[in-house]
Amino acid sequence: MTRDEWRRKLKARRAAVSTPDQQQASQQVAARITERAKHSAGHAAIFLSFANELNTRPAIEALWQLNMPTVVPVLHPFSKGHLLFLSLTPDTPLIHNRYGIQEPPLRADQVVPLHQIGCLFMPLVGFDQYGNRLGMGGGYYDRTLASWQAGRLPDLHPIGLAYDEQYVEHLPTEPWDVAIPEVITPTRHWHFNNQPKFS
Ligand SMILES: Nc1nc2c(c(=O)[nH]1)N(C=O)[C@@H](CNc1ccc(C(=O)N[C@@H](CCC(=O)O)C(=O)O)cc1)CN2
Ligand SMILES: Nc1ncnc2c1ncn2[C@@H]1O[C@H](COP(=O)(O)OP(=O)(O)OP(=O)(O)O)[C@@H](O)[C@H]1O
Repeated sequence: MTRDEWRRKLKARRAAVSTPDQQQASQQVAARITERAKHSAGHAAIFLSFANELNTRPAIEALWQLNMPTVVPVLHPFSKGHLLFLSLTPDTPLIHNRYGIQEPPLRADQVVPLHQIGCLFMPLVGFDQYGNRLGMGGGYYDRTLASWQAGRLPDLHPIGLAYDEQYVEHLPTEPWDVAIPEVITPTRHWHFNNQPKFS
């Protein structure tokens, strides 16, 4: 199957999760996220869910309860395909971006640079046994992870968030894909041995 065929198949699988299962999954993942975030310094980067993504609201509220500084992605206003990360507090207003995803309005004083982020919790459509990640197809997180992969963000910990149903044994990859070291699902915390090594 091609990447587009996998994307379609896995989106359909995600859309088929029942409402009670969605609610249970978002609570289970929230507990795993806070547990993981406690062990990393820096801001926790997460995302505001849309469509049939695993609901990150319970996790965001749990991070706030623990007073952990939290940021979410905002589409870069002119650097196409790139993300900025902006602070999110209970008082942050939200607008919809061009994909209909909620984001804070752009404000320079709210931007948090990647070197201040510890855990980077990322959306995904699918992941495999090597930590390969299939996203929505915009390449946004691949671009974000390029400097991490090059060794320039040693304190960043990329972690995918997904339903268990988004696992497949083997996904086709492209040269720009960045495999991720961890994925959290409602029932598991996966660790993959794919970290680039630098001497
Ligand atoms: N919640 C969330 N925020 C996120 C991402 C994400 O995957 N999830 N992104 C991760 O990169 C970035 C946005 N990336 C996106 C890339 C493509 C499409 C997209 O193609 N949308 C289609 C409709 C989607 C569908 O049919 O399911 C469209 O606009 O027509 C959406 C978001 C940044 N923020
Ligand atoms: N580091 C990069 N530099 C330049 N272009 C890139 C980079 N990473 C990805 N791209 C481009 O982005 C496009 C989409 O990539 P891909 O299909 O892997 O997205 P994705 O990982 O599914 O999406 P996302 O990361 O937004 O969730 C590709 O056409 C690719 O050329």
